[in-house]
Amino acid sequence: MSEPAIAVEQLGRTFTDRRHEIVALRDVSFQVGAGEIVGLLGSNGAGKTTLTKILATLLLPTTGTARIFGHDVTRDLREVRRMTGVVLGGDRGLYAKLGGRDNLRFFAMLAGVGRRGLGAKLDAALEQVGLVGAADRAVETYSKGMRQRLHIAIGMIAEPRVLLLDEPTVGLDPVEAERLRAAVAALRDTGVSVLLTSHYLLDIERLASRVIILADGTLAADLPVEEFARQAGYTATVTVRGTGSPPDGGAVSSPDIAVGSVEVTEGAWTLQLHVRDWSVGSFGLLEQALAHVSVLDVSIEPVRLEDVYSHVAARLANGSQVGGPR
Ligand SMILES: Nc1ncnc2c1ncn2[C@@H]1O[C@H](COP(=O)(O)OP(=O)(O)OP(=O)(O)O)[C@@H](O)[C@H]1O
Repeated sequence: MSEPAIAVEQLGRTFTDRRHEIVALRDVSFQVGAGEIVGLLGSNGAGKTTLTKILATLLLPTTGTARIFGHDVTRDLREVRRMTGVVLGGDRGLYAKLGGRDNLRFFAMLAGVGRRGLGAKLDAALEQVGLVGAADRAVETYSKGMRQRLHIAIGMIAEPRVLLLDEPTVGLDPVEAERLRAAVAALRDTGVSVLLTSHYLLDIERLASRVIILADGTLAADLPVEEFARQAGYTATVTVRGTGSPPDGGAVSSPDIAVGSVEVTEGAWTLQLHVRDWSVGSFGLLEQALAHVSVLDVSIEPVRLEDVYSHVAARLANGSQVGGPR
């Protein structure tokens, strides 16, 4: 089997803050395959940044090991840094008066990218993140999203095989966020592996094939995205609105359908149903329950990862297991 892009084994990190010990990571083990995008989720303080910094060689682990394509992050710094691009959140470090291309050239040279063929590499990176048209404009005229895409180009200019991306779409409007996701997807398509930390589940939904969840520094789950999506216990929400008397929600209840809520206000009602699985039986029950009421409209919305994460976070807070680590 080929070497995993990221291999983390029983990784731990403890901080000592005055006389208190803070365990930021405890016994964390997982792998990311070559060309895979894995989403890293967890509430504030769960240990995501600590993990990312250890992988980026910016922080030492207290216990355990982490390897990038077989290279140890504490011993093989040069190889790990050559193979790993890091884009930490926030808009910092760009030279506002310089153009995007000049910023990129500067960081490329800092990263040790040779002068030979540099122009073509800059062009390719700018093209990949959709900044060719703005390459010679001062960065101070860039939107937040353009700056964030420039950060990604900087993270990629030394052609790393692994990219650590922390909150890439934070603060971006939906159009810019979508452009940024497209840039990350394009990188994945060239075989780059990505560990993507995001509080925006849309990023995870669009890009990742697997999800890792940290809770209080431990690995609480390591699941394919589809399995993560099933953790809410339902696959879609059906909302039915009508007038007059509401339907009998209980009549629709079945192993496949659960009643989320029934609200009645001034002669109108809204029934929300959570559908675990669509079957002929569930359609039949719905039809029967709605046959004798006046329906205005019906909408079906697939479950959003945001809703799933709320369920998962609540279960983790209760100490329950969520799809075990692999
Ligand atoms: N330099 C430090 N000194 C002391 N404690 C720290 C230090 N860095 C992190 N911690 C603690 O380690 C724990 C994990 O922090 P970390 O920043 O990794 O979490 P996170 O999941 O990235 O959170 P967020 O989503 O808020 O960025 C927290 O309790 C934090 O307070």
